[in-house]
Amino acid sequence: MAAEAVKTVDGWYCLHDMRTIDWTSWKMASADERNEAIQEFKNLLTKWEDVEAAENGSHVLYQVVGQKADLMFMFLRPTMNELTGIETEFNKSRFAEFLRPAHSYVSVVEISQYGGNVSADDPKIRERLYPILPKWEHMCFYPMDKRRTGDENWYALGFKERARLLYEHSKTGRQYAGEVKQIITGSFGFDDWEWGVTLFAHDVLQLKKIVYEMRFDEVSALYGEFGEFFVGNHLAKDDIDAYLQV
Ligand code: VOV
Repeated sequence: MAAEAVKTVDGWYCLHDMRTIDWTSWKMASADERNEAIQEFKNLLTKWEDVEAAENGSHVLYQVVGQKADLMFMFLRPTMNELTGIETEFNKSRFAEFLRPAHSYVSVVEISQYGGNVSADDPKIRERLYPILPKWEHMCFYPMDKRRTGDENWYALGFKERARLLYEHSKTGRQYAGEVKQIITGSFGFDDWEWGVTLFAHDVLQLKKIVYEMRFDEVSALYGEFGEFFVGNHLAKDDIDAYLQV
């Protein structure tokens, strides 16, 4: 008999957008061109801040460590169309002329109902489905799958067993309350992996500790498959001028 799919409640749509700066062409641009590009970019950030203040979405910007990208945006919006709207507007901006695509990931904020029925009317649940993203010092993003090979097939496990495994998982997670904030987004049908995992921390070492510790949770040890990791440092709007100074 087929195992039963868990019901999920889904919130805002999510785009992770990573870009690499073409520093050579940035340096070749005139000071005026650079200033205009920066100003226009900051205006866009202000516009997105207004959306966030009205609680119609949220966003963050991080500086990626390492060569996978330079900038990592995460956008949350009520519709997929608004995500393409953001992308298109940004791509048309002057600053984007100096950026190369590095990576992107499309998903939707998700809560699965393993622990019983979850109501989108519950204010606590609403806060998780429509989160205002924390502007903590560090962020980490990676996609993941649940394994489906041989005896380790998550999708052939019964509901109760999956609920038990995730309950154990949540106990590990709760030990990091206040240290690590997680946003789990589902990406079945949207992108190449099944979930996106976004973690925020004040202390970057807590990111390593939680991911390492969870490797030993039965659910991650037996069923977790992981994609590429991106880690970054928060980039505030007020620090953009200094960052782009050449
Ligand atoms: C920061 C702490 C933390 C906490 C408290 C936490 C709790 C919980 C709860 C209560 C639940 C179940 C209900 C729901 O909310 O969906 C989940 C669910 C999930 N998690 Fe989690 N998780 C955390 C953190 C956390 C991390 C660090 C990871 C990555 C795992 C790793 O090995 O790298 C993760 C993954 C997931 C996933 C992919 C799901 C969905 C599984 C599915 O099959 O649907 N998660 N998670």
